[in-house]
Amino acid sequence: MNYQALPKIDLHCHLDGSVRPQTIIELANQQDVTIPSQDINEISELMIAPETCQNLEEYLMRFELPLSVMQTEAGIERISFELFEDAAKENVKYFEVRFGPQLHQLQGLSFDQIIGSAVKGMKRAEAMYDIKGNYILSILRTMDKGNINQVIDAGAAYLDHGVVAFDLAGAELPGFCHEFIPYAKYAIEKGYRITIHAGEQGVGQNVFDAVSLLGAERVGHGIHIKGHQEAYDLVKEKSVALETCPSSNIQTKAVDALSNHPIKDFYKNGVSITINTDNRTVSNTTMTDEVRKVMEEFNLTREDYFAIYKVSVEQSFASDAVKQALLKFADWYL
Ligand SMILES: O=c1[nH]cnc2c1ncn2[C@H]1C[C@H](O)[C@@H](CO)O1
Ligand SMILES: [Zn+2]
Repeated sequence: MNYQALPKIDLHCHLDGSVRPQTIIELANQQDVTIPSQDINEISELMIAPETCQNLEEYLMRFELPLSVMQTEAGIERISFELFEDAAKENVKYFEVRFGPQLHQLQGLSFDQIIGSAVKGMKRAEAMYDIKGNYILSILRTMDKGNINQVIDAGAAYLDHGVVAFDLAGAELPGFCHEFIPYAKYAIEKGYRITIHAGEQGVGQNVFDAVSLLGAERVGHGIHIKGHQEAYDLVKEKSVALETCPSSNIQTKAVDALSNHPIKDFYKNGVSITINTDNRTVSNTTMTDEVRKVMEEFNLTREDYFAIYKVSVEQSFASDAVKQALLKFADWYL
């Protein structure tokens, strides 16, 4: 099968985990930021998380270098444009990208400048390529909570103009959802859709909480509903989509091997699953690679692929018009 040619949808990809290594070098030189090397291979090596990662925390250490050149409007705009360009070139037709505005304030940018720059880069790519997109704003669970509502307020000006949803990301502790109830509520009141990283590091209860306490319509990863019956049943009953990211899950040791990933069992048992990249550079992957890996490992057919594609369309935070256009791609191919 020509995986590159298949129309694809990526609903879970982090901007700061998906920066071209060459761009890091060029932006660092333009911005006078000191980086450990000018050699593309060495920079790539520092950005890609190794298979020997022990856990999510070690994986998350790979974001420091890209974030160092994502503190200016021009830097954020360029990186956003390039990510959408890369995705368009591999036939991603709809792309939801997320990032944490709180991580881009080191040189004094306002949340409006940060979010506006990301949206601007996306719009530039949308005008040049056959791709549509939206941004999801991720709040870092481990950071100070004092400015969360400011992020929500700044992003609200872009709702329906490039921003669609609220997310919680970063290291996952058991029971984290309880602390974020007022913020999720505030985001919903403002008009945001909700997706939450949960059940990535062994805690199925977090998925149950993300849905029941925070109003999550989708869950980032969610693989540990396996072994937590209540979370499993709730996800199924409410058709909450799991944004699975197979390569990332192996690197963070959420699963020990692709063959043990529960994605196929979920799919066969009627849980809504989607296939996504998480971090194109840190996980050294593309949508083409993720789709290929899952289809080959689990012997999925073309019909299976498009069934999953249609779940991604339905569960996306795109407008109805964009969803209709995305469904047409599936009709052409089937
Ligand atoms: O897979 C992930 N789980 C939890 N947090 C993550 C993952 N990938 C990236 N992040 C964090 C690190 C980034 O700096 C942040 C915003 O994109 O989100
Ligand atoms: Zn993620």
